[in-house]
Amino acid sequence: MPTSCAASSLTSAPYRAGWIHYTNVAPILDPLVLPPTVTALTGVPTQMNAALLEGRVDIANISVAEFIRNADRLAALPDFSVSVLGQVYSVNLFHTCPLPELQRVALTAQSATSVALLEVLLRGWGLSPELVRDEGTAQELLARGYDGVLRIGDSALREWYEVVGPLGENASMTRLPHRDGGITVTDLSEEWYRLTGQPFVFAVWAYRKDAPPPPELLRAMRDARREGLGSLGEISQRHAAKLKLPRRVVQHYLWNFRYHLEEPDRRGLQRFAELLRPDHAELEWGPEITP
Ligand SMILES: C=C(O[C@@H]1C=C(C(=O)O)C=C[C@H]1O)C(=O)O
Repeated sequence: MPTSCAASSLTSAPYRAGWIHYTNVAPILDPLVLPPTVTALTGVPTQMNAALLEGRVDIANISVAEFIRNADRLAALPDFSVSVLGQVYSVNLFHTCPLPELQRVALTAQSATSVALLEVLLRGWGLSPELVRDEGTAQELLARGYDGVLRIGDSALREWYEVVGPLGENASMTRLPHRDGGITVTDLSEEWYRLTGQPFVFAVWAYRKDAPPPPELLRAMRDARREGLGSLGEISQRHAAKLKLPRRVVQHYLWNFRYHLEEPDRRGLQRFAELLRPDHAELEWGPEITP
């Protein structure tokens, strides 16, 4: 629990955080007790990306694609990420025809990274369907005439379960059918793994280089993550009720993430940066702060 509150920081402006509050960051954000020197607001990835880049917040868990594109002015915490090796379950292309036949794909306006990942994958597959920003559930958008729909976050997880569920008590989450009722779900992180054999990093905690985070915030975040990963059962229970999904599905979803930006994650991220923007500025990690 953070207690530090130096007299000097009480008189200065608060440090401002912006959190993407999808369920996949619940193990870090739910137990987080913000130090009194820090304020926070929440939103979807594209909102938090803009808030950081426009200077309305000082740190945010942003889309890694924006971190790469703005590597000249952003640095990232060296030990925090939302990464996955293989299936992620919540970054999904829902489609009604085989991938090579895709004509028109709707892209959620909430995402930067997953849109960029889809573009990289399409290029790799030699496909170039029309890509249109449009909002709605996968079912709604498919009914409106798109033959592919990219969805992310909690709603993508729920819509994935609508396609593959209900699952028996002992069903393996890693060997699920990806197709039902004429809809196929292609998991983009799984496709990245097929292509590269590497983890995919969706988000990092980035800050503007002129506004590094105070050590008390890092301490609070590390405490929160330790506590959250130690109580995944309770966190999953709470979010399963909100998402109206079985608890074991949410628990598997959460323990499948890699939250520490370890060496394999960084290598995957570097690979993605080269594919996304070969001329990107060098990615910069904040110093290993040991509060
Ligand atoms: C895995 C996910 O990652 C998110 C996807 C993002 C994006 O596509 O821009 C941004 C932040 C991540 O937390 C997800 O929300 O499903």
